[in-house]
Amino acid sequence: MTEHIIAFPGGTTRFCFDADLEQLRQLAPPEKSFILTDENVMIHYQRELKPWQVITIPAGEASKSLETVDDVVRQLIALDAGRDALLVGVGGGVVTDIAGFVAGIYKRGIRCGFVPTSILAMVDAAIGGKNGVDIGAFKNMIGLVRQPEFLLYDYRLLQTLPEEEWINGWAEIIKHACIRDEAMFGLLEQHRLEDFQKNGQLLHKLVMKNALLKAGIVAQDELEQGDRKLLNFGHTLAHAIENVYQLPHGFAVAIGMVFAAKLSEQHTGFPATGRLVALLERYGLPVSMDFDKDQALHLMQADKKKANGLIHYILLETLGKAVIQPLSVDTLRQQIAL
Ligand SMILES: O=C(O)C(=O)C[C@@H](O)[C@H](O)[C@H](O)COP(=O)(O)O
Repeated sequence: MTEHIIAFPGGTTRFCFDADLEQLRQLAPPEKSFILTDENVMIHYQRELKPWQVITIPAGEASKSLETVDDVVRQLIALDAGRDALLVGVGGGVVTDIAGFVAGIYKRGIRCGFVPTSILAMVDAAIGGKNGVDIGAFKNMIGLVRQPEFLLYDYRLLQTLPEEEWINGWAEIIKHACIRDEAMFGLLEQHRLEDFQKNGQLLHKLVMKNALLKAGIVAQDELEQGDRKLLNFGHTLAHAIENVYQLPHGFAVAIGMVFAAKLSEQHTGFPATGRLVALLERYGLPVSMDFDKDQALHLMQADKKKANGLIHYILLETLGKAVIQPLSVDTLRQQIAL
């Protein structure tokens, strides 16, 4: 196991990379801890989770709702979970979001930890403390920022991850490379997904690099006043199409990154849209789709990065260097019409 302790302004998280689910007993003693997971994880890992009291939610983005939060809180009450309880989210981004959010509000806050079981959760969703739920088509409209006590990475859990979920998570890895790490972009260009699926060390290094890259940004700007916004590269459009068209999050982000790269060409002279498109396609991600442009613009106006009527869009100057560019809705309307 490789351990990294990261101190965020709001709390410290212990990152346990290359660990074993068996070690969860030490981090979350079954007498005081409750597991939140989803039906897919339960199909594969019910036996491993047997020592704990388990709350199971349906798998999928539709569960990222206030109804699910209400249901989980009621189950915690029924299980007599006290303020000293620890809630552990074992699953992908939806599960870790619900677990973190419920832990933040149940009895005004209990401790939480995560065992991410998807690539997307390992490199992004479970890190940095953003937890929340959607309101209809509006993504992550209600939530809080609160750090988990620990993250346990057991890469064997990825053995049961469907191929589409691997691809889904890769969008956030490519996003990290675009905004902060040109060398990682180059590494990804030299490989294919199956190289990482077959080579445990290669995968471990990539997951750890991405998790620490994100944690480093969040440690500097936990409440998203500055550089944390860069992690939103591709997300402004993604959030406007994801729930409407029921796209996997990473697929929507991939389409959003290409849109942002084209915007970047005009505003920063970004020269590498072609390389980005080629890399996304190399990892099986979509790079465009037909969508209702008026509806997308309407939803984009609810973006959390909007201030004084301008959307603080994340653009690229070069591969590895992102910038925040305030843009009017009219500018976005022109680009989206192309
Ligand atoms: O953690 C962050 O900050 C991010 O922006 C990472 C994103 O990949 C992630 O999807 C995040 O939840 C989006 O945040 P939001 O504030 O735009 O809802």
